[in-house]
Amino acid sequence: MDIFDRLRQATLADWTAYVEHPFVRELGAGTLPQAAFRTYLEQDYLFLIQFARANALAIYKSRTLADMREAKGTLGAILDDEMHLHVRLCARWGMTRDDLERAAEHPATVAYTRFVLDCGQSGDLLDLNAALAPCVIGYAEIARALAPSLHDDHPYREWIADYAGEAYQGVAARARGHLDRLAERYLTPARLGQVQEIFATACRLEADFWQMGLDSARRAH
Ligand SMILES: Cc1ncc(C[n+]2csc(CCO)c2C)c(N)n1
Repeated sequence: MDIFDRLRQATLADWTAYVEHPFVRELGAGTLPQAAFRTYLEQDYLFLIQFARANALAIYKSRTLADMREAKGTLGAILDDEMHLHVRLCARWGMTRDDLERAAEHPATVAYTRFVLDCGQSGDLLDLNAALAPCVIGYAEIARALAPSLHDDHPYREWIADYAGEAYQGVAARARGHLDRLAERYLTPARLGQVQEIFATACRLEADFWQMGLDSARRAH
């Protein structure tokens, strides 16, 4: 069992509420209201900007070149791949880059991203990566679970296919391996409870992020 499995086991209720959130189920079934997906995409643009900062912080918090390269890899993936993909996906859903730039951060976006940044600022690289893990590894698991239900005219096909694709699955597997090596170096029995709490909180904030999308669609009707 690697550290990720141990953290998931210890926080299973929070983990499950995140990866099996009604937003995820409806996304997979193709029944998610479009307004919910649009709000999610808009806020995710703002989320990704802060997530890039969190990975820049991980470079700063690194004490070895190898750790710096890991964080640089994720930062590059966000700046060079994920962000472009995201803007293209938003364009297909009728949102321009200007629309995205003008959007205000929702409290759920602020809460999640600043929590992650604070874990990194007040803690070490293990704390920061424990806060990042539900995001990076969770999306890979969610998309893999949804991929079998894909069909040609599925409305959320691109989103699912991107995260279920080999490139992203590789990014997540790498992040998982890195988290395990960080735990070998930094995790002590005395720290385990705190690291679990960080992981669990990040899962709850991911679930709140999904809920924000659903709530916006409810308001729109
Ligand atoms: C709320 C939210 N949580 C997780 C992700 C997924 N994600 C963000 S950055 C990154 C790694 C770099 O490619 C991944 C997988 C997201 N987009 N939005």
